[in-house]
Amino acid sequence: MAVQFTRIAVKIGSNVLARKDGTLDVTRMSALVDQVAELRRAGVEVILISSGAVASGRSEIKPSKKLDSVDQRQLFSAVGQAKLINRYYELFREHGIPVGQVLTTKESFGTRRHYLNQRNCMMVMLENGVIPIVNENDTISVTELMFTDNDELSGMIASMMDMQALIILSNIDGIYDGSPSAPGTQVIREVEQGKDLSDYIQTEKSGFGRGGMLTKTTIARKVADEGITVIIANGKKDHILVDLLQHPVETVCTRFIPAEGGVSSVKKWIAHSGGFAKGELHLNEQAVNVLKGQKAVSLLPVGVVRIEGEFEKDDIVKIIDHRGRQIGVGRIGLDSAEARTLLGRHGQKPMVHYDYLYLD
Ligand SMILES: Nc1ncnc2c1ncn2[C@@H]1O[C@H](COP(=O)(O)OP(=O)(O)O)[C@@H](O)[C@H]1O
Ligand SMILES: N[C@@H](CCC(=O)OP(=O)(O)O)C(=O)O
Repeated sequence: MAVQFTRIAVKIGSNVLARKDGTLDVTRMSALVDQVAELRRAGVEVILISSGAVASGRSEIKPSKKLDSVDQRQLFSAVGQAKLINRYYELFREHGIPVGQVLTTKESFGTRRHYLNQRNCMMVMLENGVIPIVNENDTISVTELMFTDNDELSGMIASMMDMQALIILSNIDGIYDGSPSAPGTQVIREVEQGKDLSDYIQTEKSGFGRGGMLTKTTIARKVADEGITVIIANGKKDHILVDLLQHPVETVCTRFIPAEGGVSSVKKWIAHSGGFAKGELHLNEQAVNVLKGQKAVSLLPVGVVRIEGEFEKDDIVKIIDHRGRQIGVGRIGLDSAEARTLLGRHGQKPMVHYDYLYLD
C-alpha cells in the first residue's frame, strides 16, 4: 500500500469512542485498531492519543451520592482509563501489536528536562515496535493545570515527537464554513497559512467533548506552523484512517497546509510552553516591528520597556507588544533581577536569543 506519511499521531476524540448513551463503542474502537494495524503493516509509525476515559468510566459506575465535577472526572477516569487501555490491549493483541500506556499532565511539559524525558519514553516504545497510547492523567490533573482538551495534548505530542502529520478524529467530517447543521454549508478542504477561521466556528460542543472545534482550529494552526500537516476528519466513518493516507485527495476532511522548513525541537517546546511562563517582557513598537520583520533577530534589552514577574535564567517568558497583546514566548537568557538592570540599554547581550524565541 502506498501511503502519504510514515510517521503520524492520531487523536481519537471522546465522541468517536462514546455511543449516544455514553457507553464505550467497542465496534468503532475495533475498526480503528484494525486500520492502525493495517497502516503499521504498510510501514507507518503511529502514536495514538485517545480520549474516552471519562466517557467509558461514566457508564460503569453509579455514584452513591451527587459528586462535584472534579470528583466525577477523577472517579470516572480512574475506572474508565483502565477499561479503555484494556480494550486497546486486547484489540491490538489480535494483530500481534504490543501497546503501552502513557498518562501525562500539562506540568510534564513544563521543564525541558521533563519534556525530554517523556520524549525519550515514547521514542524507546516506537523503536521497540510498541504503539504508545497517550491520554491526560485525569485522576491527578486539577482544573487550572489541565490541558484545554486532548486536542492540545495531541498537538504537543505531534510536535514533541516530530511527526509528519497529526490526524484529529472527531464526530464530524471537518471544519464547516458555517454551522455544520445549516443547509448549504460545506467542509473547508484546505486551510492555508494565516487564514482566520474564527467566523466559521460555533461555540457548541458535541455530547462528550471538552474543547470543541475552536481549540482544534487553534491547535491545528500552531502545529501546522511548525511544519506538521494537520487533518481534521470523521473518526466514525469506516476506513477513514487508511483512506486519508492512501487517497488524500478524494477523502473528505479539513487539511491544514504545513509551513515549509519546520522549526527546531527547542522552538517547538517553547511554542507549547506559554502556560508555564514565569514573567513578561513588554516591548516598544520598534522592537515589535523588528521581531515581526522578515529577518530572524534576537530580542535585545534596548527594545524592552518593562518587565513583569520574577524568573530565573532559562525560564519561559511571554513577549508582549506595545499594545499589551501577547505576541509570543521565549526562553530568557538571564534572571529577572539582571534583566531589570539592562532595560532599554544599548549594546547588551540578547534577553531572548533568536533560537529560543517563538512568535505567534
Ligand atoms: N464550523 C464548524 N465545523 C465543524 N464542527 C463545528 C463547527 N463549529 C462547531 N463545531 C462543533 O465541534 C464539534 C467537535 O468538537 P468536540 O466536541 O470537541 O469533539 P471531540 O470530542 O471529537 O474532540 C462538532 O461535533 C461540532 O458540533
Ligand atoms: N482525558 C479525557 C479526554 C477529555 C477531552 O478533552 O476529550 P476530547 O473532547 O476528545 O478532546 C478522557 O479520556 O476522558
